[in-house]
Amino acid sequence: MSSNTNESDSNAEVKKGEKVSGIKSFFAGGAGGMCCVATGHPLDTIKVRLQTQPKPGPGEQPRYLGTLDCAKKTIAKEGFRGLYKGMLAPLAGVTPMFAVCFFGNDLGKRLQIKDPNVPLTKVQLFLAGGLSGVFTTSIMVPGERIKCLLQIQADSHGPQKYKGPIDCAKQLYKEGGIRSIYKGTAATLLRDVPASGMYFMSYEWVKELLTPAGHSKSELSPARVLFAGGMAGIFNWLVALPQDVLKSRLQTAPEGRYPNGIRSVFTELMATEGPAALYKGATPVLLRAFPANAACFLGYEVTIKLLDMLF
Ligand SMILES: CC(=O)O[C@H](CC(=O)[O-])C[N+](C)(C)C
Repeated sequence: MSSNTNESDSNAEVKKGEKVSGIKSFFAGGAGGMCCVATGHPLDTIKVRLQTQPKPGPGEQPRYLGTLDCAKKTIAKEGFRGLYKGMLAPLAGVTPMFAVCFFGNDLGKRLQIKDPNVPLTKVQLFLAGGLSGVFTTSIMVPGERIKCLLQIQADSHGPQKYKGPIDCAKQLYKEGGIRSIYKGTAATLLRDVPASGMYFMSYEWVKELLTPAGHSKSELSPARVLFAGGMAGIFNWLVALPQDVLKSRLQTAPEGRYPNGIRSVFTELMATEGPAALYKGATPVLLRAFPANAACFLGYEVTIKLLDMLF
């Protein structure tokens, strides 16, 4: 399932001077991102609602008891459409973000190749993925800020402040300028640099484990690519989840609530809810991570193949 079916190592697509593969990675990454959003958004909505639900008062029940309860209540109140709330923003933001992400990973690999016949080490694969996390942050932050605000607004009682993603972006800009749109940048970097490193490194690693002796990773069946992609999603989120909780809280908090950004969120969270709160939403995150990223990597590999056939 790769562009270079007769190459056997992870560097096959990134030999120095192969400019086309960078462009192909960009477009194939975008296609992968669309597959990821379409497959994973319902569970993402549940994740954000669980992560941001208000702390119950003494003797009160939490609004949602868990993933299933949140899914049931959302469907009962808003129909299935409720699970797809705020999907336009990530589709518009995630497609270019994944394009840049896969391109950045490719670039990170190319920059480290000294000999095209020597495969990159796991650490080098991690660093290449980490570079992609730096690249994607500027695209990721506004999309995530708008998505989280829309996801929790639908969950709140009373009048809805934002009519949709564009209205939300306009209002944020009016209220706090570009700073407000980019609220959560440090938290996103803290999340995505290590998580992206893990994501791309573990994808190559699991593919390697699934490749029978004497065969090439590029010959893997779609089922194995799906499995490797799904596992990459799981590893990504095992690393990303604590920072993601802090980011979601920061990005959905009223202006001025956390004067020192992610540090203030962390201090408050530790004092009021303890370390376990850093793993809030773990069930929907991990339930989403596998299928969404399996679809993403398969979408990526299939698009690369199509592009190879076309060009
Ligand atoms: C946080 C995030 O977007 O993670 C991506 C996987 C997913 O489940 O959406 C991976 N990556 C950060 C590398 C784009």
